[in-house]
Amino acid sequence: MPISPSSSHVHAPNRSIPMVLLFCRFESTEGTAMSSSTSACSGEEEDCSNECSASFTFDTNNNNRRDEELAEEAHLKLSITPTYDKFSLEQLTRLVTIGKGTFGRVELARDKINGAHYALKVLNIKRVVDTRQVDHVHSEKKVLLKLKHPFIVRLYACEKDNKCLYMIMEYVPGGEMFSYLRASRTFTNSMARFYAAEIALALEYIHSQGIVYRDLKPENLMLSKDGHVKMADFGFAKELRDRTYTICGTPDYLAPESLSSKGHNKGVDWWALGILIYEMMVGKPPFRGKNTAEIYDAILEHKLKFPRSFNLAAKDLVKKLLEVDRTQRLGCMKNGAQDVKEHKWFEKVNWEDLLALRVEPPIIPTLYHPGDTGNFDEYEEDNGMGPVCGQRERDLFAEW
Ligand SMILES: Nc1ncnc2c1ncn2[C@@H]1O[C@H](COP(=O)(O)OP(=O)(O)OP(=O)(O)O)[C@@H](O)[C@H]1O
Repeated sequence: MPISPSSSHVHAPNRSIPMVLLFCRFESTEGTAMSSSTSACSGEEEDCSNECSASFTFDTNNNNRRDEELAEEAHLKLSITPTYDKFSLEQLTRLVTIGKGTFGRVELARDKINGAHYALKVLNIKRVVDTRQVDHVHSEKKVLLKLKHPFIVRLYACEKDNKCLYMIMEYVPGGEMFSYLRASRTFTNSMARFYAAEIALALEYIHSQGIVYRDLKPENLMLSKDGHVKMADFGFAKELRDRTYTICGTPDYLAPESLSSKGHNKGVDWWALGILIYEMMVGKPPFRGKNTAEIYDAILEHKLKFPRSFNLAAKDLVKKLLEVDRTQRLGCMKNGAQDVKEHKWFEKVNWEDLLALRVEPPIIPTLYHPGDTGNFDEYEEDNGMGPVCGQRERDLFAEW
C-alpha cells in the first residue's frame, strides 16, 4: 500500500537519515517491486532489456525549436497560473505548515476566490536580520522572480507586514526527493538518470541567466504533482559578476574550490550534480566524514570510490563532474552544459521531450486532491509568527 513520504527536514550542515521513514512508496531498488504509484521498473540496470517506462528515447536530430519556448510551455502545463496581476495576503487562507527552514516556515495557502493552492514562505524579519540572512533573502527573491522554468519552483509575489516577509510560491505537492531517496535507499540507474537530466536542464537554464545555484542537494529538490523535479530554496543562489567567494551549501556537496578560497562560479553546481548522481545511486555521498571537518578533508583528498555495481557510463560522468581542476570539469568548459548533455550516460535522453514534460517520471507522487499535504511532515503551528522587529530592521526590507 503506498503511504505518503514523511520527510524529516534536514538542515545543513548536519545531514542525516530521517528518523521516520514510515512510508514505502516503492521498495528497495535491488530487485524488488515498485508500488502502483510508481512507473519505474524493478532492479533495472544499464543492460536491462526491459527498459522501464521512465526511460528515454534516443534522438539524434536536434530539433531547432527554441528551448525557451518549450520551457515556457512546459512551465505553464505544470503550474497553476495566477489569475491576478497582484497578489495580496488577504486573498489567501493560510491552511497548514508544510515545511520549516532555518529562518522561517512554509505554509499551504488557498486562494479564497478561485481555490488555487500556493506555498507561502513566511520569514520573520527579526530572525532574518539576527542570523545575517538579509542579503540571502533579497537574493532569493530577486533570483526566483527572474527564473521561469518547468523544473524550478515559481515565485509569484512578495508581501510583508510589521513582523514578516512573505513569498507566495507555486505549491509543489510531491514533497522532497530526499524522502523518496532515503525510503528506497538508492535509485535505479534509469531513475537517477531521469532526475539528473532534468536537473542538468535546470542548471543550464539557471547559468544562462547569469545565476549560480550553490545549494544542489536532495533536500532542495521537490517533486511536482506529476513527479517532475522542482528545484526550491534559492537562498544561496547568486547573480554572477565574476567569481564569488562566500562559502555556501552543505559540506558533502561543496566543491574543492569552495573550500580553498579560490573563488567559485557555476562549476560548483556541476560538481554538486556529480555528488547528487553518486548519492542517488549509492545512497550516500562520495566524500564522507563524522563531522564537517572530516568531510572537508575527504573532499580535498578526493578519494573517490565506486561500488562495483555502479553503472560504468554513470561512473565516467561522475568522475568528470567531480574533476578538481574546474577548467577541465564537465560543464565548465567551452561547450558548457552541452558537454554534460552529450555524455554517454545521457545517450538515451531526448532533451526536447524531457523539457516539454513528455517523458514520464519514475515516481508519481500519491495525491488525492490538489491541496493534499500527505507528502509532507506535520509541524506544530506557530500563529505568533515570531518576535517583533524594530524600524531599523524593517527598513532593510523597504523595497520588499
Ligand atoms: N514551493 C513549495 N511547495 C511545497 N513545499 C515547499 C515549497 N517550498 C518549500 N517547501 C517545503 O518547506 C521546506 C522549507 O523551505 P525552504 O527550504 O525554502 O526554507 P528555508 O528556510 O530556505 O530552508 P533551509 O533552512 O533549508 O535553507 C522545504 O524543505 C520543503 O519541504
